[in-house]
Amino acid sequence: MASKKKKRRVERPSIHPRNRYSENPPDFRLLASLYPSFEPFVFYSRDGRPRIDWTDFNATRELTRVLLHHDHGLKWWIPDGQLCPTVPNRSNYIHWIEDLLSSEIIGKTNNEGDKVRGFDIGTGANCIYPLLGASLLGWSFVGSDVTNVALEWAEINVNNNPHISKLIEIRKACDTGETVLREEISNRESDFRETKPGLGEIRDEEADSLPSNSVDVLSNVKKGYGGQSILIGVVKDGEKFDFCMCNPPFFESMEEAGLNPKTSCGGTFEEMVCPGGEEAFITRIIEDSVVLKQSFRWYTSMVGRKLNLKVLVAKLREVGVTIVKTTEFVQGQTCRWGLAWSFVPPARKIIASHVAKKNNLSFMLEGLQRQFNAVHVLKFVESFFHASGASCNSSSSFVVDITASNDHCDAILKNGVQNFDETASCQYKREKSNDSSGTHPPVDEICFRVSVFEQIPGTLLVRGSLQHKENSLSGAFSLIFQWLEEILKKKFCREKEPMDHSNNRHAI
Ligand SMILES: C[S@@+](CC[C@H](N)C(=O)[O-])C[C@H]1O[C@@H](n2cnc3c(N)ncnc32)[C@H](O)[C@@H]1O
Repeated sequence: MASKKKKRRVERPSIHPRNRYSENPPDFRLLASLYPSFEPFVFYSRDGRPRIDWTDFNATRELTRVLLHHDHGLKWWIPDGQLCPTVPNRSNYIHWIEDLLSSEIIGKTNNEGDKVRGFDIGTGANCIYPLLGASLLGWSFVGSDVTNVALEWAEINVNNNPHISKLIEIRKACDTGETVLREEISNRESDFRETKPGLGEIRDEEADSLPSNSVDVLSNVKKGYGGQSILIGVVKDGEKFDFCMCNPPFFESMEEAGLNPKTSCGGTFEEMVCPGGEEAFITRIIEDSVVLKQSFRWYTSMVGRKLNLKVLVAKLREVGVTIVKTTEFVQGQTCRWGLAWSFVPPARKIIASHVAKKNNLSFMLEGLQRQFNAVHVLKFVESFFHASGASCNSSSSFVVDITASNDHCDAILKNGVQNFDETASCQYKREKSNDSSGTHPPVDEICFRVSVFEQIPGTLLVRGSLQHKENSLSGAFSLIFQWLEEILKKKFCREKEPMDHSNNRHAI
């Protein structure tokens, strides 16, 4: 039992299943036999396994070169000392974006059919994301950067691959962003004040079109990030993208960046460091997104510190995004997180039709914190729904029956937003019901039962059953239940043990 518990605590997310290296990691022996230039970097440990010295920049660069050639048909190189990407790690981010784009949780915005267009903020000399995204998935990209060496080498890497070169544009991020951003926000503020003499007169939809914290955004512009433009000033008027992505300069100083003793992936000052570190850099992306809104379907960034992830999620909640998603990337011994947000409204109809058919749902609460049991969980369920105005009837110590109106469903989902930071908002669509039998509750109410049972010590089974499925609000049931799962897990279960990577932080 004890060993089972231990296993659960150190459970880690795995490499993305579509990553070509998820089942077959790079075979150094094979690569050494095929590429004489790689062969000198491969040595064999006592158990006969082929290895490379990860602290040798030339070895890691040659590995990246042969992997991009062998597995992706790409010609690639970077000058000494530039940040050298590891191909399996970078592929995970591409596949996560692929998942976001195919998710139907938000609507579509791009008018160009199925063509996907992305923006890689800080593409680097290695230009790795556009090269991978274009060769794996046929996506087109704008890759931006600020340093001459990055811009020059990104261009070389693109031009050396004529089969995809038309898909990738390299663009300089010039130094105008702060001015433009400040002007843009001031204009929006003064427009707002001129046309809306009093806040009380704003209709909801009008208020929606403004950054909900435009004043805060303005006052924060001068703090933190003092670098060059990121999106505003670089994205052209009228341009639309399906997503942006970014592996930001993580650190505030080269000392903080340190050198990971276990790897040598290079990285110059400009690649690794920016004023305010990654928090300031990503905050600027958030501020830009508040202005650019639906010019991008998804805004995303890699985050190097879990603490920063929490801070950034909180910022996103303040600026009124439609949705926030996070993920954890497997990066060998190093943890990285993905953060995504959007201003595109939820695809209500699709969600409703997805979920309406599920009337019985269940999930396990594993790793229950020791002080809690089924009664605590059920009491919490009752108070959670009660707080949203729904009526709750607890007929036994294992079961609570909930009746919720349309307004209650709205409030429940809203409360969910405050309790859970993965998906910050989902809505459902009320569908027309043909039910006229009179034996069911009014069409604008749903009734469902939540029961909680102990399976084995430390593990509870939570079941939800919709009492009358033919109902205009039945689509909300699945959503509510998904939220409940996340909230209960967050409140009652032990967190997966965070790995300590403080001495292993390198922007690879
Ligand atoms: C950590 S590196 C990432 C390089 C590459 N994308 C990768 O994943 O290996 C960060 C990059 O951001 C660039 N950068 C810094 N400030 C920028 C800005 N305002 N706009 C665009 N790129 C910027 C740096 O020059 C550097 O190339």
